[in-house]
Amino acid sequence: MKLPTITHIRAYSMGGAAAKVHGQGGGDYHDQGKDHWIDDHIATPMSKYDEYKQSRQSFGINVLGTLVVEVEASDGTTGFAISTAGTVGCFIVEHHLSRFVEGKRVDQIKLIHDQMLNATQYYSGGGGVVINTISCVDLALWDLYGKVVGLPVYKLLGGAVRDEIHFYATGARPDLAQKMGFIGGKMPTHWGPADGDEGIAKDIATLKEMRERVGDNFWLMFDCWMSQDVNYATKLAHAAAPYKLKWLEECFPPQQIESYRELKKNMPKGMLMTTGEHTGTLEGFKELSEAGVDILQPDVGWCGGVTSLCEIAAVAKSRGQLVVPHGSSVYSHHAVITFTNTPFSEMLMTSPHADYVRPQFDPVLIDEPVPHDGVITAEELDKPGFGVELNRDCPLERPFEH
Ligand SMILES: C[C@H](O)[C@H](O)[C@@H](O)[C@@H](O)C(=O)O
Ligand SMILES: [Mg+2]
Repeated sequence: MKLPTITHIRAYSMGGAAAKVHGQGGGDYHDQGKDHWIDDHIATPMSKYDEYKQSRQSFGINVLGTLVVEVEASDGTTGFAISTAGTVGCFIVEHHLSRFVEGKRVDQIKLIHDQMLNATQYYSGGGGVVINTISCVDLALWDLYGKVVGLPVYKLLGGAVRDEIHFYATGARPDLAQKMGFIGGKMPTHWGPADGDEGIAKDIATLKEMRERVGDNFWLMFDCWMSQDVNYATKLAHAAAPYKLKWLEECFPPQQIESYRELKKNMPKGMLMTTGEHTGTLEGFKELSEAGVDILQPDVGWCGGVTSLCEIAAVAKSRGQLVVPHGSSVYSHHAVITFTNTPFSEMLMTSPHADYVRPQFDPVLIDEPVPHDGVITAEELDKPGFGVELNRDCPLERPFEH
């Protein structure tokens, strides 16, 4: 089969600080409107500053906005993907990464991936918006390849190892998630070290309340979004043990490997320690794996794309650990259904009160699949590429051209 070449790559942004329109959701799913659970007094590394305690948007969690990367092949087929990188990502795609993409065949994804990673090494720092941007290009290339050959990405990766994906839900209402068929509920913590033991007591009170509502067998987890220190995390873990907390997530920033290593030793037996959504390099995941992280949680839009996610899954597998990607919708579903060490996955509830299932990247992806009764089947993924189309009614801008 003679494969076409890639003739064009284009980058668009939506939302973010540079846009005129905010609260659009999309790839930067923290860019939501007012009165949304995802921006309601959630503990972060900025919570020690009173002025930034109530809202993560107040310190800029949504400044980047959505990046859309579109790639076009010589036979006219187009593929695309979205991530969190906005205008900054558009600049990197149009003025730097485009030279590694245009002119290559649609199947040369790994070659392009290696060139993008190495060419940006001098300014990427191995993570953040540069790796988000590379991830978005990688995802768009997989989408294009699938659409050219007429196969879903998961079949290009070697096929499903299970017929369906079961999900836990991340949001403010695990009790409602249980009613919607999810296998567990992950809540954000709302307090941190600056609040001392009183903060621990308040989050534990929420955990206790939810445990009483959901009964003993429904998973409950805390997501700490890099907000803690080892002492606070240790005390929170032990205070949560009587309420069967399943895991404590992302207590520290990604580079604090030693903190993770120490916390793992301090954790109550049986409680899991998880992290990874803000880690952007294979080496970073190797370090977390060796520090004893029980579940690695890369975000496929932030860790280097499907190409990197497959490598990270192998690192986890080599040590008998799980890889359960941070909620990233179809881009994650197509990969995890091919991983033997991903027994379940995350659905991030982007409905304002976490009381109904809304597509995570709504409104940017047309036909974005969502779990029904907590499940997505392999059959639902059986469409070329990632099986979604770009909603061109969204307020997309192309700030740069090359
Ligand atoms: C709920 C958390 O604070 C984040 O907003 C969420 O995106 C991420 O940490 C997650 O694990 O879903
Ligand atoms: Mg998290």
